[in-house]
Amino acid sequence: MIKVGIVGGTGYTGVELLRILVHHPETELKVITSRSEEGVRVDDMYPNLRGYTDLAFTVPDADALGECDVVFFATPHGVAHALAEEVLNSGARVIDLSADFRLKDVPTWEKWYGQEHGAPGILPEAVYGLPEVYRSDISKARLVACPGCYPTSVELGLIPLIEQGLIEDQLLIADCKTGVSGAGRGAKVGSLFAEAADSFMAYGTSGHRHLPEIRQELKAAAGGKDINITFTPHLAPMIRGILATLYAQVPGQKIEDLQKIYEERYANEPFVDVLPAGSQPATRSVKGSNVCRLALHYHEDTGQVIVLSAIDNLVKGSSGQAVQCMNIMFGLEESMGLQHVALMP
Ligand SMILES: NC(=O)C1=CN([C@@H]2O[C@H](COP(=O)(O)OP(=O)(O)OC[C@H]3O[C@@H](n4cnc5c(N)ncnc54)[C@H](OP(=O)(O)O)[C@@H]3O)[C@@H](O)[C@H]2O)C=CC1
Ligand SMILES: CC(=O)N[C@@H](CCC(=O)OP(=O)(O)O)C(=O)O
Repeated sequence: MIKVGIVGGTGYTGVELLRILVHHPETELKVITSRSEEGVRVDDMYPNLRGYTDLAFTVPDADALGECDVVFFATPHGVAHALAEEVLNSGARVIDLSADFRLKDVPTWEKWYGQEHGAPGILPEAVYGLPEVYRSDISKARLVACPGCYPTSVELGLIPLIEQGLIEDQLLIADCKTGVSGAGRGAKVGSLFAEAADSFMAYGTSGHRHLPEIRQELKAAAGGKDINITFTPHLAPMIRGILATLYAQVPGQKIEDLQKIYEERYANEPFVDVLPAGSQPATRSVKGSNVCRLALHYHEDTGQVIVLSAIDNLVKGSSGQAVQCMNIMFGLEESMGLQHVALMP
């Protein structure tokens, strides 16, 4: 059995990791941390887990974490910087759900996250945890940096066009909508029921920290050529889910050919579902599941392709993708413990 530790077990991604891992046949949860809930039983705080775990929260301790085979960091930015190296030195592998190791360029990270990079020494070995692109590197990694939720939806939606060289000098548009759980479990005015439940708004319009991450990965898909993209996130009155509406100009194409590009690119991917062209993937069709649902629309008169990309931010956008990476790192069946049918409605 793989011994698992979770740092940040009371947050939304931490408890989603728990929901997935209590059904995973090859893992045993050993440590789950919370500084504010030390000593509280996990199932007292999350009654949906009654009968599945008798663990209690403990404060983060590098020695206890180092006895695990793998440690997930489901924590705010900066926490994995402080602890990951010590945990790695104890022989455990690290899967970080935060943004601490996603950006390869330290000054870029410091600019967007507004703090000093706390672990530049181990950054070069971090592998970006998008299995559809980096599966082979993930299988050999000690340190995996899970992609952000928005970047997962945007990158899976645009990479097939970019890899085909169909995106020449142009400004791509990523118009993305997310639910309130994306902001985490901490109390914030913007997450209050009266603020978010009956409203719809854009935010981060002057620049969101996921933009450099999206640019880094689209550039890699383009073989090192800069890809220009504008990204606007929106907060929608829902709890979970992301719908990315992606616009590109690809004149002179046929929808059948574009569809074929996507179907072939993702033919062997267990968690990317290319719907028939013209479909409308809804966030509820992926709620609770690790699947990204994509659909293409093409306007022959303008040459505009619209790619719709739907994920659950807490599953394919974070905890599910993290477990997918763990399965790859430990040589397990990639979909082990992740074959959830979406929750309806
Ligand atoms: N929510 C989402 O949709 C997504 C989130 N992410 C990323 O995953 C990470 C976790 O997000 P989320 O679950 O939403 O966050 P939450 O705010 O819901 O939870 C944060 C967790 O981290 C713990 N924590 C906070 N500060 C520290 C610290 N200094 N040291 C140790 N533990 C700490 C908290 O417990 P306590 O304070 O009791 O120790 C809590 O359990 C973030 O980096 C986020 O950006 C990534 C993709 C999607
Ligand atoms: C609604 C809301 O606030 N969403 C978050 C989503 C990002 C997130 O969860 O952070 P990661 O970088 O770790 O993926 C935001 O825009 O910051």
